Amino acid sequence: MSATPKGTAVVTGASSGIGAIYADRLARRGYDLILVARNKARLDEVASRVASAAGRVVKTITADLNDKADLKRLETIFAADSSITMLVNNAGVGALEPLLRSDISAMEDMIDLNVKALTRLTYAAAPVFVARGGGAIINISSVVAVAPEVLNGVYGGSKAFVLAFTQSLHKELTDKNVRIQVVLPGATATNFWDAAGGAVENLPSAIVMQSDDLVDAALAGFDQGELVTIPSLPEAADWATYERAREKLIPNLSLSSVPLRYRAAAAA
Ligand SMILES: NC(=O)C1=CN([C@@H]2O[C@H](COP(=O)(O)OP(=O)(O)OC[C@H]3O[C@@H](n4cnc5c(N)ncnc54)[C@H](OP(=O)(O)O)[C@@H]3O)[C@@H](O)[C@H]2O)C=CC1
Ligand SMILES: N[C@@H](C=O)C(=O)O
Repeated sequence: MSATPKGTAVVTGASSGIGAIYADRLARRGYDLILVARNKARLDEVASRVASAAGRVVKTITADLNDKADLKRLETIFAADSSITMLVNNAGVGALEPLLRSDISAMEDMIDLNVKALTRLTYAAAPVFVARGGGAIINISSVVAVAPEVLNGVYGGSKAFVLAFTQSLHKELTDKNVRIQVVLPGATATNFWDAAGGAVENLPSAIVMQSDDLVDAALAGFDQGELVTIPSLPEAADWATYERAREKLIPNLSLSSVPLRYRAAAAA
């Protein structure tokens, strides 16, 4: 109640897990909320709990982000509602099965949600935030973005897209007063695992974070101005080293000359 009003945050996938915790924490920080998911009953339960705990205005939009018309309906809200100052692109699904056992239609649906919907909502929010000279976009990726061997490869690929897309977005929007963050959760105790056909209880407890710890750490990273936040990673310096190595490659990734190792092989 006492927090300074900060405008409205749109949180996708807010009916459970990480998204529901974001809703709670952002409301306590002074945001009004628009919560989005498919399950109306669960969404309404989160909305009334969060609204009464934080005393903020919480609206819900029941929408399937895999449905073109629902997605379009949401996209138009960014242009129409000038109170919106934050987008948390959190809705997402995963899979545990390897390629040879996965159903291609389920993989396509996963790409549509994790990649296409996130991209379309970002395209709806970013120009509006730039035009207003402020706003924030938080994209939920996963540690599998940099460890695609760990779970299903399409899931890892979809989350690598979210990381790369957000890094590029940051470069484009950095001087436009729009805050950008990508969060890479490790295994987190949510419905994600049941929905993906597994059980979080089967994982060693030492690698599983609770969703409230995850979101609190992610928001601490946001407050510290991080672009990439990996809540589980003990040493921030390890990510900095990884990034420096990646950035060192960039000037040499496109050159006219063929390196000696390939010229020698071609001549043999
Ligand atoms: N839990 C984990 O170990 C990890 C999770 N993540 C990521 O965190 C994010 C949140 O997942 P998490 O909280 O763990 O899992 P949950 O399953 O608890 O939450 C997923 C949310 O997405 C919503 N959602 C799913 N499909 C759609 C859809 N088609 N349209 C609209 N909303 C949809 C769900 O609501 P509803 O069913 O009501 O539509 C739910 O609110 C995801 O992007 C996930 O990839 C990343 C790394 C690890
Ligand atoms: N990040 C989690 C899933 O996306 C995991 O590490 O299992």
